[in-house]
Amino acid sequence: MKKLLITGGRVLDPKSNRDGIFDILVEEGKIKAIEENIALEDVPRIEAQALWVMPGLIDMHVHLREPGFEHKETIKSGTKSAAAGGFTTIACMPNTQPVVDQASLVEYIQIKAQREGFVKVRPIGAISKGLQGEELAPMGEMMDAGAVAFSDDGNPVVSSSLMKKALEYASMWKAVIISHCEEPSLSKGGLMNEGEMSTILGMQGIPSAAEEIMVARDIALARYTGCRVHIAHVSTAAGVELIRRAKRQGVAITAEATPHHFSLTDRAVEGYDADTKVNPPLRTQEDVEAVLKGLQDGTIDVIATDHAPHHRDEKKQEYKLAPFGIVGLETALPLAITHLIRKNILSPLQLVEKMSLHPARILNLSAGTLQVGQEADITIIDPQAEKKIDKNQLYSQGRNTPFHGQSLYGQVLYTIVDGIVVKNLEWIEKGE
Ligand SMILES: NC(=O)N[C@@H](CC(=O)O)C(=O)O
Ligand SMILES: [Zn+2]
Repeated sequence: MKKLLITGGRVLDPKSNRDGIFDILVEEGKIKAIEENIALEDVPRIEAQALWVMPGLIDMHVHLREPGFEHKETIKSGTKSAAAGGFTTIACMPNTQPVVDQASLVEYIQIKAQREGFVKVRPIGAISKGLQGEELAPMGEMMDAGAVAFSDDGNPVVSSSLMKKALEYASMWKAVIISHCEEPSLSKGGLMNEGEMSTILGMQGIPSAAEEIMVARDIALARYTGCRVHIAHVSTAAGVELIRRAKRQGVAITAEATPHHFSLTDRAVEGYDADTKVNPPLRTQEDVEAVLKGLQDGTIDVIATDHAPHHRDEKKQEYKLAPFGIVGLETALPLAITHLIRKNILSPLQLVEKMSLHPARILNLSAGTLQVGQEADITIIDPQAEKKIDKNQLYSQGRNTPFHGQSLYGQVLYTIVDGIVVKNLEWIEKGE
């Protein structure tokens, strides 16, 4: 009987509204007890005084790149990066080669992840065959094979009629559609946010209206069908405001924001560093403030990384040619602690809601909480520890982070999946 005792940590569990000092006993991969004092000798122990003990973080927007783009990331390297970042479950997007648009590929990813993965992987199936936006992919059979949601992420679903059908089908399995909101006739050819900065830098812009229009359309479709839609990586003040209003009116809509969209503006593009090139693009100060407000007032339910690794040779190209994307798994928690907790935008319990409980709810996963009987997926962090981000020391194969050299607060010390410590202090000591 494998046991693990976590003592004296600040246990944060929004589902049971628990925020206090407790001991947690793990046995056989499950949480066996949460009590003020568990006296047990001869049990492996983690002393968690001054640390936060949270339900394992869940990232519902990750690009693992396998199959097809293993030079960017593999299931192995991506899940190792996730473990390093405190994530115990990640949902991966289907824009691989081949596209995950049928049951066999959903199965393939899960088998590969079970064999080589450090954390749990839940595949997201494509909405349309080959992400072509023309014909619906077989959602039912992908659901049966283990898909947890559907998305054409990377591409918008341009046809409103296809999107309406997708919402109706997905709702038959109570699955959510995750929408990449971008009106392509406006965004096409754009490299960064359209505005003062793009004019100064002489680069073609992506107007915020490209996002706003698609968010508005998806709200209309969710309202009309009564089906659930989740807005990926909302980045604009207008997008946040539309979601806020729709929620007030009872539309079944949820939304996520990425750490880069709540912590950087388009000023970061000034040096033409392609690691700042991302879709949707980094926006203005006003947009960042709106995203922060949206996180604070509950308009934005989830923090998701949109971890989008690319090979360094691809990102080394000039801004115009480099692909869109930022790696996020290992910087998400420090960015959240630094920009949200230390600035009192969110309470610790609200942070855990957005990084664990809410993504679990949206994807219908029985995770995201620390309660007796629950699978022991646990993340332990030191919220005070300060660390400099070094892109050359990431576990991800991707090096494309605009946060290189930044000193951030909050360090993940242990990541525990089904009671097994998959990341521990040795990683840190070895500098592995
Ligand atoms: N976010 C990005 O800039 N890129 C993502 C696709 C996406 O999430 O839209 C990718 O797959 O590289
Ligand atoms: Zn996207």
